[in-house]
Amino acid sequence: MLDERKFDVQLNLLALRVPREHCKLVTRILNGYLLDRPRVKPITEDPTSDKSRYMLLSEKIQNPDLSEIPGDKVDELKKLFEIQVVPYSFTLGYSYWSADHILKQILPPGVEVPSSFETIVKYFMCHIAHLNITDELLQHKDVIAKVIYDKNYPRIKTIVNKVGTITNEFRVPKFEILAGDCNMVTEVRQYGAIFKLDYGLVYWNSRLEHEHLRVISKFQAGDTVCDMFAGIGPFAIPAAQRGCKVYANDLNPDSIHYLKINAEINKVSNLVRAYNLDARKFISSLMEVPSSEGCLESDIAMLKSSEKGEMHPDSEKKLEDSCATGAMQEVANANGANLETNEQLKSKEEVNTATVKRRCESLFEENETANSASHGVPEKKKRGLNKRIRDSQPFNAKPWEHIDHVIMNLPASALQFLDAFRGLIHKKYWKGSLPWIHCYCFIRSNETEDLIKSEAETALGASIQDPTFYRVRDVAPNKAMFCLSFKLPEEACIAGEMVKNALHDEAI
Ligand SMILES: C[S@@+](CC[C@H](N)C(=O)[O-])C[C@H]1O[C@@H](n2cnc3c(N)ncnc32)[C@H](O)[C@@H]1O
Repeated sequence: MLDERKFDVQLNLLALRVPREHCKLVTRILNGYLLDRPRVKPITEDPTSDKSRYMLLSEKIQNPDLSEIPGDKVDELKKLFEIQVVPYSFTLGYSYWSADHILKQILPPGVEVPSSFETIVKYFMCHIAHLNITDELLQHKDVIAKVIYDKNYPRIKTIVNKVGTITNEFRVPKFEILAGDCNMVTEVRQYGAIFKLDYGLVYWNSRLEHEHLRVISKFQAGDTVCDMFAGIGPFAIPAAQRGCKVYANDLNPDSIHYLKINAEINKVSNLVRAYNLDARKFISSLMEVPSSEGCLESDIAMLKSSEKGEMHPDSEKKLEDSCATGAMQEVANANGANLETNEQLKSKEEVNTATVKRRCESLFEENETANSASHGVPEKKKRGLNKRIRDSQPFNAKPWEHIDHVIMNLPASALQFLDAFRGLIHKKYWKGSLPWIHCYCFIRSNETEDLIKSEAETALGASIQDPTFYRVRDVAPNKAMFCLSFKLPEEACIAGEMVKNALHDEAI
């Protein structure tokens, strides 16, 4: 229990009684000699007369004869009015002091005060502050939470603390609620998109905002993007907002539930297909070539799985959409996205991420401008095109024919999932160049990029040309998260049947 009176500090000051009309001038004359405390005004009501005010003198002025103030200033005052000095006392209480000031007094000397916390900024409803309380502070967790809650309410309505390390496959931390509301459903805003989520049920990390943006800035309107570990959609939704066709998958049914809500909220449902499967099964089903033209066998396979509870119910509607032909061809051709080299991809990223620094909120519009310019598509025309794609067209679902980008953000094990690409692509049906893979991983200080590359190559069963490693963030003193990007090597993915055909062709 926190005794708030413990923080009371009584200030015994002197005040000048000043006629109201002279207050402004006296403020100027006594510059440096008036009370200077944050959030406390040095002018207050005179309880004896409404014709004058009290001007509170600095704590360093203790003599009622004002001998601590230079004589010329006092003379100036005397010319204006008859000087009257009165004692003035008041208390700075718990509500006055900052969380940092209070916690420094409560916590044992020498411990680090947890003044910074990851804030989940709620857009409309509650706000959540996520604390990571260290072992040495655990015994003080309740008082820490109370102070942070008191000092940030109503901006923050729930204070949670992460308990233990994350062990579950959905990468969702366990939280204990330390103060405030138990409701963990919240909304966050990233680069103009809104994401609804239950912080207790799905993965979310506000620190990845820049990374989501960096990767998405490589995409063009009309690109087909496949997100194997999509979470609630921080890659998928903004990619769709750029006009990409997105296949988004996550094993956590709650993530997919919110991903669909987020596609709705951000008005991109027509460009996002959501799947609730294991990533390997997802990518292999997606790339299955249909037995008959016009209908997607993989969707049928997934629909069958959904009957076994593996897929979210509203996929049926998506299946109908998938059988309708969309008019995306034109957009894809206009972008010429299949011809990029790693260098080109990198320079596009630099152009686009620089834009973020200027104005994050309107990021996408600005990036569209940069991309339009680089591809010779007039900006207005391109925006109109994106809007049309977003607003109306279901996309032509033929992922076995072409995918531009695959995102694999499960750093602890995504590299191992690369084996899913072995023999995946049926070259007979594939159009254009092979997809870019953006695969996340951790690299420890005793590991090298070459080691990671060879791990990826072993999983793929092929060698990777010109990989790029982007350092996303440090997650521990000796461990950093990286994004490994590369073009899927051809020998990793040609389906056996195609290799046979190719050999046959050669023989002829
Ligand atoms: C690190 S989170 C990334 C989420 C999101 N892409 C982001 O950037 O915030 C990894 C996600 O992979 C999902 N996941 C874990 N194992 C999976 C698997 N075998 N197949 C598909 N998704 C999986 C988790 O549920 C989690 O949402």
